[in-house]
Amino acid sequence: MNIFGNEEEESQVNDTRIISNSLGIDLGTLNTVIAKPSGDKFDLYQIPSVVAVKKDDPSEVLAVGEEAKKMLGRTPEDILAVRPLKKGVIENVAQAQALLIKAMQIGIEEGESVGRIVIGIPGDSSEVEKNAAEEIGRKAGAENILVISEGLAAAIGAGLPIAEPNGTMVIDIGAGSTDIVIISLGGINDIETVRCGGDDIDNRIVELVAEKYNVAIGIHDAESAKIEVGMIHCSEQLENLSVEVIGKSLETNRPKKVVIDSMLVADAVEPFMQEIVDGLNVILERLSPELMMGVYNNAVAVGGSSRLRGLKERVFDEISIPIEVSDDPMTVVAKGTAIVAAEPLALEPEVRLRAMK
Ligand SMILES: Nc1ncnc2c1ncn2[C@@H]1O[C@H](COP(=O)(O)OP(=O)(O)OP(=O)(O)O)[C@@H](O)[C@H]1O
Repeated sequence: MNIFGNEEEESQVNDTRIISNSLGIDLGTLNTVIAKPSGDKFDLYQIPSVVAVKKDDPSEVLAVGEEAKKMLGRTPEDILAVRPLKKGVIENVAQAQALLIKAMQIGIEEGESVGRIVIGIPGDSSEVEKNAAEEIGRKAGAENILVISEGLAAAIGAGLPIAEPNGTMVIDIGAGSTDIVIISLGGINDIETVRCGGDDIDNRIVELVAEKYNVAIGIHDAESAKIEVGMIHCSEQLENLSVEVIGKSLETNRPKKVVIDSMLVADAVEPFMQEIVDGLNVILERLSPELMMGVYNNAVAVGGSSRLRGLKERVFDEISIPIEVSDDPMTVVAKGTAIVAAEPLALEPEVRLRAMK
């Protein structure tokens, strides 16, 4: 089968497959990012990780990406708009496959050959989860498929010196999960995954607003407020910003205006930040002294949630390691996978095995 589902094209794909038509895909909980190498740059595309399916047969996919996202919360009774990944993990194979096919259609024009496809998945994924990711890739038409850890991909995309023996650290805070990865000699030395991310913050904002104001707000409004005024408690005095949101009064069922400020968002982030700090402490406890200097000099935060103000200060307060926040935190994993896809030697076999640890 090829990505366009035509047998004639399939043989063409197999005969003429070239590495230049390769794609890197970050199959995320909230967003799927596609990076296609183009000279020394990348063409980048992003689609929401949402599919619309029939309620009575969730394997029957009706729409994918933007079109499906528009249906969230507004679908007729017989249609469901769902996310195929939960907390970074493929929850429904048929739906994830539909998402991947869409991603490949976006990155590779109809009739073009399919080169190597590299998919980033959370670093602590089980063998079963890795096999599922490979399987959906193959079923989507990519025979030359490689699954690598998102943390390693992020380090490659961020241009960190991954081949050095000194060690680097990547903290990837996404929508559904957070990976803390130590890399040295081109492979993963250690990894700790915390199964929470921006989605948990949004849910907690909704809960806090209900507790504080007796008002129910929508999850998307909570996310927008977080993006606009969000911060993390830290030793630095950061500006307390605020934004107005209209919700539904739980007393009167009427519209009611509430103010969400940075302090409320920081309170919502706190339990989740504690889990990240626990993860950092665990990984530092295991870190060999030989890698400490490299990690101290090369630590980077990626993923959309790394944009929260105060992250870098809070991490330093907690573990005395300075971190850089990537300036393209939401596309860096896809860029890293695209580099590996286009460059066959980006990961030598034994390094690749470790990358897939
Ligand atoms: N400026 C911002 N401030 C805070 N959070 C943000 C900001 N921009 C995006 N986010 C959050 O980042 C998350 C999306 O990040 P990203 O695209 O890296 O996740 P993902 O790859 O879909 O998830 P995962 O890696 O967990 O599978 C969402 O929770 C979003 O609300």
